[in-house]
Amino acid sequence: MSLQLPAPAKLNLFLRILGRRPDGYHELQTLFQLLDYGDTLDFELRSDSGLSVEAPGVDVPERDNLVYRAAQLLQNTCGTAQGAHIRLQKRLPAGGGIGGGSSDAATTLLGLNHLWRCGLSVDELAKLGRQLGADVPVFVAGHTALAEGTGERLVPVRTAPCHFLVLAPDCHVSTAAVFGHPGLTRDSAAITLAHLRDRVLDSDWLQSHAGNDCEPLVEQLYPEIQATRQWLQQHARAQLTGTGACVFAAFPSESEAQEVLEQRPEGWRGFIAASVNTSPAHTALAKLTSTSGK
Ligand SMILES: C[C@@](CO)(OP(=O)(O)O)[C@H](O)COP(=O)(O)OP(=O)(O)OC[C@H]1O[C@@H](n2ccc(N)nc2=O)[C@H](O)[C@@H]1O
Ligand SMILES: Nc1ncnc2c1ncn2[C@@H]1O[C@H](COP(=O)(O)OP(=O)(O)O)[C@@H](O)[C@H]1O
Repeated sequence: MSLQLPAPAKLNLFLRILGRRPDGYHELQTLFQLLDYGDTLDFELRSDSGLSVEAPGVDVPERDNLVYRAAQLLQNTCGTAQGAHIRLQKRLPAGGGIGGGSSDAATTLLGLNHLWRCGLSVDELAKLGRQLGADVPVFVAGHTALAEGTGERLVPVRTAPCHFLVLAPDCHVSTAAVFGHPGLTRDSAAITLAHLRDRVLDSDWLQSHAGNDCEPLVEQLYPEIQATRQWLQQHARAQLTGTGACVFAAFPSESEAQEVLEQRPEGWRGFIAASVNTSPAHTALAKLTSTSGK
């Protein structure tokens, strides 16, 4: 039996850092915008209980790959004797602040829960996902969402449709290094989010809440990120996502985003993605379960 599922990217449309907790983690408020662009995972049941991950282009040992770690965590939690071979087609730049590794882990939890018939709920899978990374729960939950805490308290929202141009400077930002830096701003005031549950956030709301507390520090540490954002800023309001390295801007249509992408300096990597409110991984799984009559 086999299964193919997408692992979408996310953008942080805003990111506020409220303070540092005694365990060293930071209290955040953010808006995770899911995209229709990402990696692809192929799952195949093995005849034994082994796990194997084929991930060309991913620069980590097999057992450190978040796909492998997610599969192992689910296998141990469910106590299943089934194994799997997983092929990861990587499109998302690693360490880009677009959640590639976290999304791969979330899609692995969702895919293997289905294939192995573990029967865990989305909430149970999201809790497991937290052990793998702060950004995993939102991808498991599968909805564009406001988030508080370290990303685990989610308030699902909808955003008006738009297209994002994402540029990926050729550098890798360590999330741990940014959060450990003494120069990081950590004192933003909290805003009230709970009343926004299931609301549509229009472009005025998004404009007035835009901003990323990591941006000044990251741009100081990585001048190439600042140069990329300043270039994009000539065309539309441009911002850092997560702890970087990617920067993005929103456009009303795909053709406007495409026009700017085509003007980028030679050698710069980038892509265009549409905003989505439901994760393409969930859409694909829902289709599977409806066609298999379950
Ligand atoms: C801040 C965000 C916003 O999306 O940045 P990006 O990773 O997307 O750039 C994420 O929540 C990151 O999530 P993720 O990349 O999964 O982080 P983790 O692996 O859990 O944590 C990496 C390290 O960053 C620090 N960390 C992370 C999240 C947080 N709220 N406070 C922290 O201090 C911790 O030192 C931790 O050891
Ligand atoms: N499947 C994977 N894809 C990408 N990176 C992975 C994966 N598994 C483990 N990693 C490690 O996680 C780090 C962060 O990856 P990623 O999630 O892409 O970044 P970010 O959190 O900035 O969006 C990578 O630099 C890499 O060392």
